[in-house]
Amino acid sequence: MQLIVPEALSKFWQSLPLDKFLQSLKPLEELARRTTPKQAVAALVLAYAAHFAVFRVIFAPLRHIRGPAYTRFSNLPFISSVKNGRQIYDYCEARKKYGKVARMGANIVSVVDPAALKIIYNSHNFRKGAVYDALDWFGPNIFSARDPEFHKQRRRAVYPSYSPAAVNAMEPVLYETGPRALAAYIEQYAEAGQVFDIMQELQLMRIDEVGATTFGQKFDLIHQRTHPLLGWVTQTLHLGMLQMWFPLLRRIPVPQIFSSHYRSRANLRAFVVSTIEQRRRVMEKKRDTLQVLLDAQDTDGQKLLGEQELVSELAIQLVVGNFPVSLTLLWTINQLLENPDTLKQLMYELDHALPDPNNITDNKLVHLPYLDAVIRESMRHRPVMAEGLPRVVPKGGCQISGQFIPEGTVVFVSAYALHHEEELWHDPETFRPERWLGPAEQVNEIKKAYIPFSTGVRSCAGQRFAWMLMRLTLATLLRRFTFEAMPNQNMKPAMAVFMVPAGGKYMVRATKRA
Ligand code: HEM
Repeated sequence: MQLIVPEALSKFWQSLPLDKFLQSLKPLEELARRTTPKQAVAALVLAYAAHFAVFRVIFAPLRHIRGPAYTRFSNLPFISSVKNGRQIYDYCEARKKYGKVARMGANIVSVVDPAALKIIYNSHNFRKGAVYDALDWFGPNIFSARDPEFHKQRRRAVYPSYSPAAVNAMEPVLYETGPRALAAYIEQYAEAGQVFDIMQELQLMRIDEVGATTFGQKFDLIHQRTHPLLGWVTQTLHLGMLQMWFPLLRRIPVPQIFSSHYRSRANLRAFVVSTIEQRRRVMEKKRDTLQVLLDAQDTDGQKLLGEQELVSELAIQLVVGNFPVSLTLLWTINQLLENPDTLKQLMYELDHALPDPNNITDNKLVHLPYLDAVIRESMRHRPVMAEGLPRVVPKGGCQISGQFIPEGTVVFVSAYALHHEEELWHDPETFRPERWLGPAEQVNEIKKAYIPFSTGVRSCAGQRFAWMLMRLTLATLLRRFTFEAMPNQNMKPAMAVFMVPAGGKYMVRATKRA
């Protein structure tokens, strides 16, 4: 036996056509001899690219999901579309061409189907995607949290600041700092007959409101027009985005290159820390978010938020409830000015409900059906958080709208694409508040495809707040002024994190009402 095996092996070995094989390699040997190192490197790169492409196209887990051809190779075209602010149109086009589920990148899928909302957003199974790291400025917070347990714990501390009692308590200070101050400022434009950018005014007003209701401070941007905080927040946001795209920057900071960004982040932190310290020193308790967070305790009397957590939660308030409100107001005013009959009807309702334009409270507005329908329709037609909010498919994958989506895929339903879906909405491109005033069953049906505040376990915590702010501001402005939009403005929606007009402003003239 010992002899037979080597003998058989040797016979087998001799029977192999090795000489022929070596002969066939001669041309390659010749090629290698003539190849320069540069050519060799290029060949290697090409071979890798070919292997990569073949892998992506033939073996990619998402190969069965239809989408534009480029999506098979890379996420880069998707990133470029986001950078140019046109992704919402890409989602709509992909829906028309490829169906409810369409591939937008190598591992990115857009879904335009109300039935998918429950699956993606109703539980913590689908966690927020890596893009939220951009908002982890001073550690994770209620908005950016990806871990469900962490989110639940943070919710206990932060949600009381959005409760009906907290929102009602803040109404007087909100009204004074926000709509009333803005109306007084616009009066000066009206008296001078001066055209102004109402987008900017609404933004400044909203930051003043955040100053008063979150930090208990008077920023007074409406009059001062600027505050260093604006630059600090913008640069901190940019730094967060850089760190999201290049995670190594989180571990190895390079203050030499991004010095002003790091300085802005340090300044923002110092501002929040000193605000907390000042508040701890004064005995009087205010009714603002800072106080709610300072007082937040667990059932056993332990503080729920330490110093670092407080800083993280307070700083993010400068973005989260800020731009969405001012931009929704902007789009609502824009749609009203483009639809004079709707504006007339709303003014009629407001004039009757509010005989005294100086005495406006939310309880006089909360039951006005047309005001409600106008704001609701504005958030359908121009949902400012129009982007699909990305979630990661959990282990084992899932079935969405009849398609299997493998684990690790980033999926989302874009509010813009869903709100403009022809199969769900009658005449979706038209701004028509009346669609919200139809029979209850009809309204309940369209609500299933309505997600301006998202839906499920991570939907907007500040909805009540937002509604109150929007009602008070619209009612105050429309009771006091008539507005006229300047012609030829570029109001096409574009995405810059939020939905903004492509022209970047909205110039109007105000006239004081008698
Ligand atoms: C019209 C105004 C607003 C709109 C359209 C809006 C929309 C949204 C949306 C779509 C989300 C989900 C984000 C995601 O999943 O990535 C969200 C979350 C959130 N919003 Fe709003 N928002 C508005 C106003 C506000 C205001 C005024 C506040 C605070 C005062 C606020 C606080 C929050 C918070 C804390 C979250 C995170 C909730 C969580 O993850 O548990 N929002 N908002």
